[in-house]
Amino acid sequence: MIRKYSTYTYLFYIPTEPSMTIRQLRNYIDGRFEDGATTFDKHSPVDGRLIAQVHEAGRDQVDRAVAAAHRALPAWAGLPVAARTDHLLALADGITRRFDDFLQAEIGDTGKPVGWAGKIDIPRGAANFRVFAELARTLDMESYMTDTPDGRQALNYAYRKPLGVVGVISPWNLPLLLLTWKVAPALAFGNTVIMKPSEVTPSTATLLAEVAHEAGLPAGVLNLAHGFGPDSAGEFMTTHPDIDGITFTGESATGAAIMRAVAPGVKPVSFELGGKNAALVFADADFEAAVDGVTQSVFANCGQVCLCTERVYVERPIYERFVAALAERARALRIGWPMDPATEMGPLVSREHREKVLSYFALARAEGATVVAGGGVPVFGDARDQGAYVEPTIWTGLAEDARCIKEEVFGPVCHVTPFDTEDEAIRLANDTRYGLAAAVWTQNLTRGHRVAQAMKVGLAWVNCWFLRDLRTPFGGSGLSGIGREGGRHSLHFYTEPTNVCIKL
Ligand SMILES: NC(=O)c1ccc[n+]([C@@H]2O[C@H](COP(=O)([O-])OP(=O)(O)OC[C@H]3O[C@@H](n4cnc5c(N)ncnc54)[C@H](O)[C@@H]3O)[C@@H](O)[C@H]2O)c1
Ligand SMILES: O=C/C=C/C=C(\O)C(=O)O
Repeated sequence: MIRKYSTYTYLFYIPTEPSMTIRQLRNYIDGRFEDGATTFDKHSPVDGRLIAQVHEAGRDQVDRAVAAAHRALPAWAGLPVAARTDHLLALADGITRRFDDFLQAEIGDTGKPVGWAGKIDIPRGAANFRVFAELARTLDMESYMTDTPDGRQALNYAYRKPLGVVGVISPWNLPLLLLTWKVAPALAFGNTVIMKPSEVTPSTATLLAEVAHEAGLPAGVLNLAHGFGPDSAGEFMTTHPDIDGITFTGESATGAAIMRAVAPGVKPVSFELGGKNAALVFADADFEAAVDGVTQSVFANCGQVCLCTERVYVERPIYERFVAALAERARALRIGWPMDPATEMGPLVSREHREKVLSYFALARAEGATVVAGGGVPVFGDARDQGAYVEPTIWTGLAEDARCIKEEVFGPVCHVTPFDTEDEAIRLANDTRYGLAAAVWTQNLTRGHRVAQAMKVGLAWVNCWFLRDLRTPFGGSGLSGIGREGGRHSLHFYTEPTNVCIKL
């Protein structure tokens, strides 16, 4: 029996007995849903039960998807911008109309709390289409009036054409958000797309294909190929001679593999990769705001956000007090059923990923960490013990060259280190091969600007975290990625400019 009650605009289901429906997740090629030659299982990270069979696309199906995308490209790119972006608004409307289906699917795949999926993942899935539809309609065109030696002038302008057929390969942590963060601008700027969601979280990509089909998106414009990376749909795409560009979000090592795969074709890539993000807490910070903010930036989505904080540096006068306050918040986090509105942290995305996170819990001990909070696996005494839950964890006492300080864990864990001077804090935060995000907590805004600018990252927040304006450049440097997306930065990746110069 499922007990449900409605609160505000959402229906909350607190499962007392799991639904036994095992969904069939199929590919979407040239406007038709297709089985794969083989299927693979998707299990719930909450209680381990089988929740879907996923149809793996074969190489022939990826080939047909690419061919269909090429056939659809001229008409799609040739649509008036208003007509093309109307299709994006229809996709946004479809996601909104099927909000609960997307909510259930995303939570079923990831185990993330309904409070997070209902406020972040699904709304951003629709918002990404709306924002890029608006942008495509309003972006200016780069042009210059050029003085010429004969005293007259020339007009120079950058005429932008779509890249062509774009491969979108996305990760499992914010599945719908990060898929649509790439699909929306690719479509808005006239490209056609093959999307390859993570094998770990295939459900909302399948729903997106359903919404596209229901909305009458022309066949071949948006295609879906389920599968894995190596020797599966991911690699079939990155090595495909007729895919014109790859936009990828995922691990840095995978980014390197994809770079090698596209190299023979010298194709453009947009990479949003891993991170080992720092938070700097100065003694003059609003203490409670900093504790709240760092609690959120460390433990949100069970620490499975590329922007999450895994290194916290605290000015020494408040260090002990801050560690104690953060540990108290970690221990108080409500770890529970994803559909319970009171749940603040769900499980990790899979048992396999939990093994990786637990290996770092063990490594930290071996490297000499003091485990201030957590460090293990919660025991519920119910079906959740078959899931992938871990305790929110805080370490101190590690040397800055420890592997747990240098390597991305991608779980609900951070290490806290004291510092004495601003220069030391900046040096410590920047001592990483990653370069994605940082957060600075201080009430001295002159220092806030100065320290944020000194961070070798793509995104630096001051007295906030994960506050997003979708027009801003998003991405990182070093092991955290290549390029930026967001606003006009997406235009620059998903289009090729021709500079036209006309003598007047
Ligand atoms: N910078 C960002 O914006 C951002 C956002 C989210 C996640 N991430 C990073 O992603 C990682 C977690 O996601 P993940 O585990 O899904 O990443 P992952 O690299 O394991 O997989 C990402 C996607 O790539 C595919 N893939 C894997 N190997 C491939 C190959 N050789 N060729 C083609 N495709 C391949 C996977 O099937 C999946 O769809 C973390 O490192 C996190 O930091 C970064
Ligand atoms: O896990 C990484 C989160 C990425 C978030 C975005 O790309 C975004 O907010 O647009």
